[in-house]
Amino acid sequence: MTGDDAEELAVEQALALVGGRNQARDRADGPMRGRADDQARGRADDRTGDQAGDQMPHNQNPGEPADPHPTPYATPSPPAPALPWDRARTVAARAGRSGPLAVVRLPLDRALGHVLAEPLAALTDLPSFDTSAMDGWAVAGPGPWTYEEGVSLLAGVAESPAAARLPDGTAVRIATGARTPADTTAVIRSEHAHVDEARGLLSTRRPLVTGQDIRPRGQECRSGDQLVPAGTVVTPAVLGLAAAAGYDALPAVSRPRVDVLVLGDELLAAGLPHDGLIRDALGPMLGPWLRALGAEVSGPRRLGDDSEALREALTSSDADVIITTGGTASGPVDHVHPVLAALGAELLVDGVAVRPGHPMLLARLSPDGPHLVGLPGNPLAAVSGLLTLAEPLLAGLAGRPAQDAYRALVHADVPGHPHDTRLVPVVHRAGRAGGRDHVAPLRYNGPAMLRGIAAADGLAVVPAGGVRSGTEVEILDLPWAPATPWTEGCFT
Ligand SMILES: Nc1nc2c(c(=O)[nH]1)N[C@H]1C(S)=C(S)[C@@H](COP(=O)(O)OP(=O)(O)OC[C@H]3O[C@@H](n4cnc5c(N)ncnc54)[C@H](O)[C@@H]3O)O[C@H]1N2
Ligand code: MOO
Repeated sequence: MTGDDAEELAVEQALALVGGRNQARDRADGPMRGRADDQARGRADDRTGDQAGDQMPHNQNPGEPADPHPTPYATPSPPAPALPWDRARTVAARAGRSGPLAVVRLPLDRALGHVLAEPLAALTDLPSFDTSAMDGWAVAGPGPWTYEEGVSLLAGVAESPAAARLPDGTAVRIATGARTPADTTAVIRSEHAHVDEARGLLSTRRPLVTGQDIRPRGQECRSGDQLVPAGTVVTPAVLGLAAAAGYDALPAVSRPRVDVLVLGDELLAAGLPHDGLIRDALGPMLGPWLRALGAEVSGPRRLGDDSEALREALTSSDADVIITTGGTASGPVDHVHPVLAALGAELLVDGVAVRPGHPMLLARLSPDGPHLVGLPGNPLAAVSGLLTLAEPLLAGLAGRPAQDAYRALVHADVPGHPHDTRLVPVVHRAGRAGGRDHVAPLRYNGPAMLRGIAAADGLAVVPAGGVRSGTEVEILDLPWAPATPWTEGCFT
């Protein structure tokens, strides 16, 4: 175990202590959200690297983009408290929706995963003609029916005289998908038909219902009907529907372009950690994660702790969103705030009351310029920032709604931070033996750890003070498949 890990576990224990005390008191007094006793809170704050979070030298936190007098960096003012977690998500979502959507027409084979910029209106009736649903016989009027030997109506075969009309008392062989002749009463499936070849007569073994096994023109939609609304993500099924409805290309919202800038002189791009240097865990993680959120991602670019390189990268970027990692706090080489200040950026969110990840920030470099999401360097804190700020921002820019947190039962007591929201990696589990489906919190959820989140399929949003086993918490899903078999090793 590294020193960091030991420290994180100490943090967990301190948090658990606070939670435990709360629980003990709350069992007598009521809900777990109650104030932790001062002594416990003080100690937890020291150990959690809560680092007296409220005293962190934040710049001001001007609030929402809609604010008519946004406060630029340069204006001195007292530090503002960190934004509540759900409010930060709302601000980020609003920032993403603040401009017009960039719309492109994409051929079907390039549209997968994009968001529809307009409703998908049918360009044709579906089906576009009355169609046989079965292989068998098209018949007109009551039976038995005469038929012409050797004549068949096939799918996709251009009009034949036999398809034109079907006089009463006659039948014609027909294949699934073929156009039914005008005046067809019904289709008889081949297995329900009796053919008397000697007499040249067809009869049915089942009662005949008018219209049976005919798909009438327009059964699924009429030309112009809205098939799916704007904002729908183009899935393989939507591609199929669009093709069926006559589309060769789709009006789609351009994917937001994201530059990823990884800060930190201590980071290695390959090999084993050595001499105080560590592997960059965020560069390899963020690109695929952001792509899963619908972005087009370049990089990562590793800039070290070089304020001039950061400034140059920010001013030369033509991306819609720049994501930085590390350098958000107030250490000697934490350059994000000073560089944003020098550029006159507008801070939309400067610190969020969430653990891990509280130094995360959202800024706009200029009124028409890119947004910047500053993710803290601790890897799980970066994930927290990704889901709190980047996900709703990108959803807005891509024209889709931000992920809705939903509620699920949690299967264990989850200690809370004394006054901030906690995001805790969880895995969904099916209820066994009549039990209900629930989520189980995972261990190794310290700010510097990725072991828990790597086994998770969601993050539980744990309110200040924690929650007891059996209560409901909000869940944010991670954009990939359920947990792997070795998840068990991470359970608390
Ligand atoms: N005086 C205070 N110090 C700190 C506070 C605070 O409130 N007051 N908050 C702490 C918290 S919480 C966090 S989170 C970090 C955020 O710091 P930065 O965003 O400036 O990140 P760094 O200092 O650059 O790095 C923090 C930590 O993470 C490691 N790291 C950075 N990048 C990566 C990467 N790409 N892959 C893996 N690990 C990475 C880095 O080596 C550090 O260990 O600030 C605290 N300090
Ligand atoms: O706890 Mo920090 O907030 O690791 O991100």
